[in-house]
Amino acid sequence: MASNTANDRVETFDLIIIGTGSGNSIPSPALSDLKIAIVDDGRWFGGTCLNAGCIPTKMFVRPADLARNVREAGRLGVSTAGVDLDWNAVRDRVFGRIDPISQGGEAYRDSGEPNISLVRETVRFTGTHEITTTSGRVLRASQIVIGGGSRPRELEVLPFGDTVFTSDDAMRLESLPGRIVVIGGGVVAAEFAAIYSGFGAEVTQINRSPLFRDLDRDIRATFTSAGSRNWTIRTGVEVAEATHGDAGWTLTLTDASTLEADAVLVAAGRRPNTDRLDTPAAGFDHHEDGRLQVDEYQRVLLGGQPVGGVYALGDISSPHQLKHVANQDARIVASNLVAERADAPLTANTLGPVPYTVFSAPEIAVFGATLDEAKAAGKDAIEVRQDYGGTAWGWALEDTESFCKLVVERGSGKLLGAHIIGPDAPILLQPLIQAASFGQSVKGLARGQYWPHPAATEIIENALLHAEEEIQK
Ligand SMILES: Cc1cc2nc3c(=O)[nH]c(=O)nc-3n(C[C@H](O)[C@H](O)[C@H](O)COP(=O)(O)OP(=O)(O)OC[C@H]3O[C@@H](n4cnc5c(N)ncnc54)[C@H](O)[C@@H]3O)c2cc1C
Ligand SMILES: NC(=O)c1ccc[n+]([C@@H]2O[C@H](COP(=O)([O-])OP(=O)(O)OC[C@H]3O[C@@H](n4cnc5c(N)ncnc54)[C@H](O)[C@@H]3O)[C@@H](O)[C@H]2O)c1
Repeated sequence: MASNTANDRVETFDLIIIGTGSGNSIPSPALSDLKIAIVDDGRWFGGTCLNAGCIPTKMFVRPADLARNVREAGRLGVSTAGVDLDWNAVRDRVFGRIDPISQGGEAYRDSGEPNISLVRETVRFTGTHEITTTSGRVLRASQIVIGGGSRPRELEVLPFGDTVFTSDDAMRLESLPGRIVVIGGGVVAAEFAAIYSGFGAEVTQINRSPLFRDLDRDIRATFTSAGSRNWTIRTGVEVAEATHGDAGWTLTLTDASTLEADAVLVAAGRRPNTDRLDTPAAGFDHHEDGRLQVDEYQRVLLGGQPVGGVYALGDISSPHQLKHVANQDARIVASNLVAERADAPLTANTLGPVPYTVFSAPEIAVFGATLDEAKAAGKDAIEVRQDYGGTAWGWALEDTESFCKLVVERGSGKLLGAHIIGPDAPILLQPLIQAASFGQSVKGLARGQYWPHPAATEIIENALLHAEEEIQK
C-alpha cells in the first residue's frame, strides 16, 4: 500500500468557515451550490453565546432576580416567608434546554446537508487561504471566514483550575460554593456577582480600578453603591498572592488585606483567538490587542490591503465583544461572500450606534458618548437627566437611585449618547437607539407619539422633553 504524502491530505473547498458561533449562521440557500467546511474545536458546538455566554447567563439572572425581589419585597409592604433557590435544579433546567439545541445543531451540520462537512479539530493558518488541522489535514478554499471568537484571559497569580474558573464553567458547577471571589470590574464580573449573590452565596468582587471604568461616572457610582447592598465590592486592589489549603483559598491583596474563598471566578477580560489560529503566520494585519484588522466590508487586511476572499467577524476582529455585533458582522459577510463571487458591489458594515447592556443588579444600558467624551470630541453638547423616581412608574417601584441621562448635540438635536441604570434599562434604551440610528433629532420626538401611561417608557419621554428644552436655551 502506498504511504500517504502531505499532498494526499489536501482537501479543497469553495468556502471554509472557522467558528460555529455567529459563523454558523452563514450557510444559506444562496450558498447551497458551494462545497463548504465548517470548523470548530469547541467543547460545545455553537460558540460562546449559546453555550457559555449571553443565553445561559440570562437564564440564571432571571431566578436570581426573582429571589432578590422577594427578599426586598418588604420595601413595598409585601411580607414573605423567605426564599430558597436550588442551584442544581436551575442549572439542570438551563442546560437541559441549551445542550440539546447545541447537540442538535452539531448533528445537523455533521450530516444534514450534502454540501457541508463539519471538522471538529483545532486549526491554524498555514497560508492566506489554507488551514491545517492538528491531525494534519490541509484545507484550502478561495473563500475563508474567520469567526474564531475570544477566550477568557488568565491571571498569572491564579491559574485556571477546579476552583479557579472562568465564565465557561461558572454556570456548570457541581454545587454552589459558599464563598466566591469574583475578579474583574466589567460585565462578566457584574453579571456573575449578581447571579451568585442572588442564589445566596457570599460574594466579594475585587477590581484594580473602579467598576465599569469606561462608563459615565454617575452610572459607575450608582452601580457600585447599589451592587454593594447585595455583595461586597472592593476596588483599587489586586490579588498579590494566592494559596490553597484545607479551608480553601487565601488571597492576599495588594493592600495587604486577606480574603478567604471556596472558589474564584476570573473575569479579567477576553483575548481574541488569533494566537490559537496562528493568523500572524498568514501575514494578516492585527490590532495591538491581537484582533484581526478588517475593512468596512469585513475583509481581512494584509499590509493594509484586503485579502481577496478572506473575511472575519465577531470577537476575533470587532472592538465590541457582543453577540448582536457578531451577528451583524455575519450578515455582512454572508452577503459579501455571494457578491464577491458574482463580481457585484460589496456591502459596507455601517450599522450604529452599538448598544451595550449589563444584566446585573442593577441593570445598565448605554450607547455612545458621555458628556465629557462628546466635549472632548469638539461637540457642542448638553446633558439631561431623568430619575425613575420622578415618574409614576418610579413611584410604583419605590425607586430612589435609577436614572436615564441623554447627551445631545445642541444645534442638530441629535442623540450622541444615552446612559441608563435601573430596572429594564436594556428595553428602555431601544427607542433611543432607534432615534440615533435613523438620525432623528430629539426635537418633537416626545410629543410626536403617544407614550403609554404610566409605563416605564415615560422615563424616556421625560428625558427627551428635558433635552428639547435644554437645547433651546
Ligand atoms: C459570560 C458571557 C456572557 C455574555 N453575554 C452577552 C450578552 O448578554 N449579550 C451580548 O451581546 N454578548 C454577550 N457575550 C458576548 C458574546 O457571547 C460574544 O460576543 C459572541 O458569542 C462572539 O461570537 P463569535 O461568533 O465571534 O465567537 P464564538 O461564539 O466564541 O465562536 C468562536 C468559535 O471558534 C472556535 N475556535 C477558536 N479557535 C479555533 C481554532 N484554532 N480551531 C478551531 N476552532 C476554533 C471556538 O471553539 C468557538 O466555538 C457574553 C460573553 C460571555 C463570556
Ligand atoms: N451583557 C453583555 O452584553 C455581556 C455579558 C458578558 C460578557 N460580555 C462581553 O464579554 C466581554 C468580556 O467581559 P469581561 O467582563 O471579562 O471583560 P471587560 O473587558 O468588560 O472587563 C475586564 C475587567 O477585568 C479587569 N482586569 C483586566 N486585567 C486584569 C488583571 N490582570 N488583573 C485584575 N483585573 C484585571 C479590568 O479592570 C476590567 O474591569 C466584554 O467585553 C463584553 O462585551 C457582554
